[in-house]
Amino acid sequence: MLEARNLAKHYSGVPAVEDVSFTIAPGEILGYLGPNGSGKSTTVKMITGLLQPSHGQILLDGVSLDADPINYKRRLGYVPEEPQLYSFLSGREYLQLAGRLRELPQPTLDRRIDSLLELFGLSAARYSALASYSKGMRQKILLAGALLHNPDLIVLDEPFSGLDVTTSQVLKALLKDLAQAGKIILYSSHVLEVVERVATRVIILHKGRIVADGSVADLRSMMTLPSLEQIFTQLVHQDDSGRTASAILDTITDRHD
Ligand SMILES: Nc1ncnc2c1ncn2[C@@H]1O[C@H](COP(=O)(O)OP(=O)(O)OP(=O)(O)O)[C@@H](O)[C@H]1O
Repeated sequence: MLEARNLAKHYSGVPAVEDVSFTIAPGEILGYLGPNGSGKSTTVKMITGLLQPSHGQILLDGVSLDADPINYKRRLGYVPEEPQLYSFLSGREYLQLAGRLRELPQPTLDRRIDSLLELFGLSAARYSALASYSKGMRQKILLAGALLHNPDLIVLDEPFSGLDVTTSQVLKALLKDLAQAGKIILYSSHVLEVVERVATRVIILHKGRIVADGSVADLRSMMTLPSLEQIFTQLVHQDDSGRTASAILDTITDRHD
């Protein structure tokens, strides 16, 4: 069980995340949603141990991240929103590096790497430098690297970014299978349509605070709105998108009322 307890993060005194608490049980996929700047990546970075919270605690199976960061990170697989890959390494070398950092035995690592490269359709490019990979290919390598050591806690920040239709379908099915295998999954995204189909529970964040927490079905009945997109729009009081688009066009064409 992952528990985020009263998490807060302030940048130079300005709050980015305030009093965020949630738990994710094994087998659950928590969809973490919010508009730009609402604090999703800040939360994800705290959960992955990359950012120290200003307040609050993160616990995995009752043990605080601060108390045993090495064991916490051993159990974590993370797909970041902005990949920082060593562009001079080949895909295979990157996965070898990731697996060795995880201290996987070499025969296990070799077997898993060959199989994952094949399954993600990257076998032909396995010896090519990551610099030559497309955005989607880099995303697949990141996914493979995050899952290689069979982590208990999987944190994904916009994991579908750049993936083609077939790979997206595979990833959706894979997330469900991972949940069934008892993994704890936090999935941060803007793509409501996918979250709706994949997440077992959804949290909606607005200006650093949780404004909704429940299953998609609960949120639908609570809000009496048919889609997550409408619930999301209503909860975060977004401006009318058609009006904003039209105002942008007016600005660049100097069209005034
Ligand atoms: N390193 C930083 N220094 C100062 N402020 C920051 C920093 N990182 C984020 N912020 C601020 O914290 C707030 C939350 O940002 P965050 O990146 O967590 O949002 P987000 O929900 O992930 O946004 P997006 O959907 O655009 O990726 C924003 O107001 C942002 O400007």
